[in-house]
Amino acid sequence: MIEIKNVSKSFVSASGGSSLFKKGKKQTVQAVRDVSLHAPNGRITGLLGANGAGKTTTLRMLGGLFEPDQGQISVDGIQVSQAPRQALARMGILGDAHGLYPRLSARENIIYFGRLQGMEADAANARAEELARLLDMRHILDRRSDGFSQGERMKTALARALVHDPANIVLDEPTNGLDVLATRALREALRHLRSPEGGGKCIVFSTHIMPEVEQLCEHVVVVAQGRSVAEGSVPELLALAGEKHFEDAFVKLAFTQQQQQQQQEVAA
Ligand SMILES: Nc1ncnc2c1ncn2[C@@H]1O[C@H](COP(=O)(O)OP(=O)(O)OP(=O)(O)O)[C@@H](O)[C@H]1O
Repeated sequence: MIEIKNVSKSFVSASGGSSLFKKGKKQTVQAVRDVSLHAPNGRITGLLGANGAGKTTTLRMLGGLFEPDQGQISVDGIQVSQAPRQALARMGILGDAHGLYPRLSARENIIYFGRLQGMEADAANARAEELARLLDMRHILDRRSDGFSQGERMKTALARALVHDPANIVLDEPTNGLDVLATRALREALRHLRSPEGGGKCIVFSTHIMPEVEQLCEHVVVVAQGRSVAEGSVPELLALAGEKHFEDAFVKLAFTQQQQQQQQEVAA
């Protein structure tokens, strides 16, 4: 189970200078203002937001890459800020950069991660075989990963993230760049992992793709400008927005709030 409570995060970055050789002033970017999410086991929870809404930053905080300025994140009751290693051991994370070792085969990439997670080599190898069946990647298991297609890289990175059979699975825009068949295969794999036969995993994934959310998620958290602005099942969000089509509901829920917020900031 993953619990994110009222997290915020800002970054300080240099703005562009007026000329190539002049340094710009520092600028504060408020990437996440107030995001909350409750993701129980046996459910696929979607974090849905437009570009720059704060999805990746939220998931990076969940993965312990940096601490939130405010708010708390726990995984199976373990606070990520207090015990990051224990929390990380309970998660399989597929980030936006897949970062495979190009000289290693898919199998070796998966086993290497298993060893890092404290698995015996034989157990990690058996798990690589099992995941290769689940993700339909047996034909690439013993190929070196340089030269892999986008879909093959994604599958290998996902298998690597799942090697230690984590109870919680976190995916940042997992279908980016995948074709229709690879997307379907991923969807099927996630449904299986969420089901009692697949272990009743807690799955959280971020996306900006509406059909993906409609087909896969029992619960959706809509994020706009760094805030979680609405949540519920797809039918609940449709009812909340008073719309028939999910895209219209999303635009209404995400951008009406955004306009109101901008008006308030101008007035303040
Ligand atoms: N390290 C950083 N330094 C400065 N600004 C950052 C940093 N990381 C994220 N941001 C800014 O924070 C905001 C949210 O970014 P984030 O990547 O979390 O959004 P996102 O919802 O994942 O977007 P996308 O769908 O485009 O990937 C953006 O304006 C981004 O430019």
